[in-house]
Amino acid sequence: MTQYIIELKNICKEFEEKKVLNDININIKPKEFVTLLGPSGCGKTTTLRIIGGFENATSGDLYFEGTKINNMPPYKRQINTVFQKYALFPHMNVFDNIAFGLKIKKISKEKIKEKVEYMLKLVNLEGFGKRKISSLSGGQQQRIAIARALICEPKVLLLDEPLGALDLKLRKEMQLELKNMQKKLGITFIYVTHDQEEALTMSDRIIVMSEGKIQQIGTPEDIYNEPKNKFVADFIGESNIIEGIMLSDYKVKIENRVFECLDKGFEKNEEVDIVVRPEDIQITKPENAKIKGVVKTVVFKGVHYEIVVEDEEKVEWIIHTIHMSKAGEKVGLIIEPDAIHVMKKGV
Ligand SMILES: Nc1ncnc2c1ncn2[C@@H]1O[C@H](COP(=O)(O)OP(=O)(O)OP(=O)(O)O)[C@@H](O)[C@H]1O
Repeated sequence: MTQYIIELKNICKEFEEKKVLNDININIKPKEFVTLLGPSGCGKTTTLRIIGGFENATSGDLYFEGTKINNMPPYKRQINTVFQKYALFPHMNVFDNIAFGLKIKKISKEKIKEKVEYMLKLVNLEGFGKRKISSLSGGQQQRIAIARALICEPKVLLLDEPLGALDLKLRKEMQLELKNMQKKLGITFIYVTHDQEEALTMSDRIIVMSEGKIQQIGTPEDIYNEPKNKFVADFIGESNIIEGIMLSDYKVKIENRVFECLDKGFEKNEEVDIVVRPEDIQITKPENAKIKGVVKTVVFKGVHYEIVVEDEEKVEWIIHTIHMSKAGEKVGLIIEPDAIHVMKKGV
């Protein structure tokens, strides 16, 4: 018996001879919240549609609890989907929309009523049963779509940018609600988004994709703190990404200066990419630091200032700090060894 609920093995997909998925391998455990994250067109939705059975892979295999389900029709899979467009039935009220899947299964009226009421409670819409779909806000409609997808108790729920149409505040509220719901029900969620913050907030694991390939799979902390390459570092959060040369273990050269770092295992003099997060650079007086530079711009971002400093070697550093500076001010920068993360080039 496999420990995985969903396994994708060497999945490739071509549309009109254009390869949109290239050797995708993913293992998902029961009750996991896994997010497919990447820019538009990278193949997230296609991957989800293959899992849901709405699309067939050109090659490779899909397993559900250890059984190959490549050719199983969607309705036979214990997998349900929530799309960005709610796809509710406008002529039915809320109750009938949620009850739809159960009515098809010819379940008794009392049981249906009990289950719909449980679902309405779960999505925080108790008492909304008789309301028309058109009288609901976008957020409420999406809650109904989620209730409808969950009522038949699928083992896996696929969610394709389900919060994409909502405003930022509501989206943040719904992110937490969805996460709580997933924990409470113990259902595996596979979630698609291009929003890195959403992925970091909600997921147990994130799968970062670009151009039909997986770039990295890991926990939000792994992906943020240990990005595998320049693409992941750039896509997840704001970063300083600089080229350098790994002189030896724990020593990296950036534009004529040698920095201590915690990385090892590179070839001697290997060309590398280096990422330093803006919140990991400290600003001090020029005389207190090895790196000296001049503040070029200061932008207030609400919780911090974003400052750009050009150092003596013409390297520009983006820095997030709560301390105010002025353009033209001479400053020193402190970058501790654990703030420097060295990555292989072109992985
Ligand atoms: N039915 C189709 N026929 C032809 N090409 C398609 C089809 N569906 C998707 N594609 C192409 O496959 C690629 C991947 O698309 P997909 O929708 O999976 O990306 P995505 O990462 O989900 O993007 P988005 O965030 O914009 O939805 C794109 O280049 C897209 O144009």
